[in-house]
Amino acid sequence: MLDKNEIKKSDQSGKLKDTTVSAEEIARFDKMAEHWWDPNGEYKMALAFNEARVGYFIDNIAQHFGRRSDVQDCLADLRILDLGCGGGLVSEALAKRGATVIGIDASEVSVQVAKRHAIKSGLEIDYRNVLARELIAANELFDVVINAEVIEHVSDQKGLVKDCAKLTKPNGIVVLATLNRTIQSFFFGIVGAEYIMRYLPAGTHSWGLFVTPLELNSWASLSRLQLIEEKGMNYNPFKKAWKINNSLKVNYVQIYKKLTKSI
Ligand SMILES: C[S@@+](CC[C@H](N)C(=O)[O-])C[C@H]1O[C@@H](n2cnc3c(N)ncnc32)[C@H](O)[C@@H]1O
Repeated sequence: MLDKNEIKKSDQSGKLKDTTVSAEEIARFDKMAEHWWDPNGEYKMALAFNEARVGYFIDNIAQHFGRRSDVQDCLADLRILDLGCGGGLVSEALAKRGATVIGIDASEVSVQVAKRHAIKSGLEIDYRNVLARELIAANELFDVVINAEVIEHVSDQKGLVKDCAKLTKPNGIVVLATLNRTIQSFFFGIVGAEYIMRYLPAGTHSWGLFVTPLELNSWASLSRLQLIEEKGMNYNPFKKAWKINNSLKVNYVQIYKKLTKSI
């Protein structure tokens, strides 16, 4: 289990042992963690959002490994890392389709919530309160690494992308989902979602930490990741549903193939 004081101390001294983790952000996620699965709680929008994005993740993962996503167990035998798993929204959806899922998160409370919920769902998921560096040190490798809505919460974003690549087997895939740094993401992603519609707790996002698709792609390329495809997501408030689309202006997902072993 992670030592919170260690994170805090190294954060304050500016000599982060792991620059991908911010003590302030993790404290906020710890505080909100009990709401991950609450359909009427602070993260209620995340549940609808999750439905649309995991469908897209599963289609792409299945296709990449030559499987049909309309087959229930299409992810069987694939070892998937959900890096920054939160309450396990993505992890559970993948486990239901047969994947062997390891979910890691810097927020200890989120990991506890995720573990409890997996038991309720009757799913076996290996949740751990560790950082990516521990898996790298243990030479762990995955067929798929998913990093969903985490990059916009860390300061060393390039370092996090590099960690994702290091943890992926050659020819495996990395799924990166985040928010673009545009005028639209400021108005829809922050002002609208957090302060007007209250879809997310106020203060969830800092616009300055949003990442453009080009930036993400340049960091990924440095880690020998090749872009396979990218899509955006938008919300229809009348249908109360999220949809995958071609606009990368607010939320978007990039899917990469790991080219070689050495980075
Ligand atoms: C917005 S939540 C996304 C949760 C989940 N991926 C999802 O989409 O439902 C961001 C999560 O990333 C975690 N996190 C932030 N920095 C991290 C790091 N360096 N390593 C592991 N987890 C991290 C937070 O604790 C939080 O649970």
